Amino acid sequence: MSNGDQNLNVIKEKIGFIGGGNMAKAICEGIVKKNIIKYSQVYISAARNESLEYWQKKGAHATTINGSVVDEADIIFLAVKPHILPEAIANILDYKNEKDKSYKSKLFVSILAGITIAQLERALDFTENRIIRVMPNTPMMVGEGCTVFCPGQRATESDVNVVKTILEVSGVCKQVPESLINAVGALSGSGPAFVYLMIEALADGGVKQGIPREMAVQFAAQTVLGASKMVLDSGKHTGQLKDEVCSPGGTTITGIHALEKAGVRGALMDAVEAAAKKSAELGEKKH
Ligand SMILES: NC(=O)C1=CN([C@@H]2O[C@H](COP(=O)(O)OP(=O)(O)OC[C@H]3O[C@@H](n4cnc5c(N)ncnc54)[C@H](O)[C@@H]3O)[C@@H](O)[C@H]2O)C=CC1
Ligand SMILES: O=C(O)[C@@H]1CCC=N1
Repeated sequence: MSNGDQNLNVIKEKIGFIGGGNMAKAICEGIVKKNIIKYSQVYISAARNESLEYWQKKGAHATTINGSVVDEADIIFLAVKPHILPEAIANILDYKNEKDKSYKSKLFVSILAGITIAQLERALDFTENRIIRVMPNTPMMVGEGCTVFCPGQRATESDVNVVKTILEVSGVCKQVPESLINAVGALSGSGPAFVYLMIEALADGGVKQGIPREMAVQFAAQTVLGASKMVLDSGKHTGQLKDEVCSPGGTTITGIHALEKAGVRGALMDAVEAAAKKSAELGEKKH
């Protein structure tokens, strides 16, 4: 029996997404591939009809009306850009008041960088404030995500369990204190982009040495994949693994010297620090 068959129908709830962009697609694709939900259980809203075509083709329910997603779904992921949150909530409230709806029973899951649980509770004060703050990453799309979550005070144990089930089928998933979410967002939320840049640069290096582009990209990506697996599976310190590749007087230590002279370690630390700082700044803006 495949893993997919084992997971069949685990989630009975209807899942909503306010915002149907890159991260919503990654979360959904990941969980549908693992058979824990079907696209027919998914309700999406986005700003423009053009953004909805992707979802309609997949068999999800797609609309430009945020309130109708909250109406239909049991668990609603907030998946717009952080600065759009006030507008997205205003759209929900317009619909709620016009249709005389109560959204008390709904669970909200925010993936917005920087926006704190306290800010979300203020924005969602028309609900019971069952909120879980999550920081996912796009490799969830291929089952290799790295996600953290932090439940708000009003989230129940069953809320946490269902959200954990949704997130952990698509990779690593851990609960962390909210104080760590900006830092984790900088490392694993933004991190895929940092790694793509490194893969591209490694491939460029290969191309410069005469390797055809397609082969260079494949080899660079496979090398990063293999090295990651070595770190995760061997339990060895990264320094030891590096030493095992560096023959005395050999090619690798010569390359490492070039990287150290260029300050690659410091540059990567700076990148994580800058992203974490930016995340905190996003939360400091008025919401
Ligand atoms: N892309 C990533 O790797 C990650 C993103 N995030 C967070 O996920 C959130 C979404 O990011 P992306 O998916 O990359 O953005 P995106 O730009 O790809 O998607 C945003 C979506 O929001 C929709 N939208 C815009 N205004 C709207 C409104 N008023 N009502 C409803 N929908 C509206 C757009 O039509 C689009 O479908 C952000 O808050 C970001 O901080 C978190 C972790 C990783
Ligand atoms: O760039 C951003 O702001 C979002 C949050 C983490 C990854 N992408």
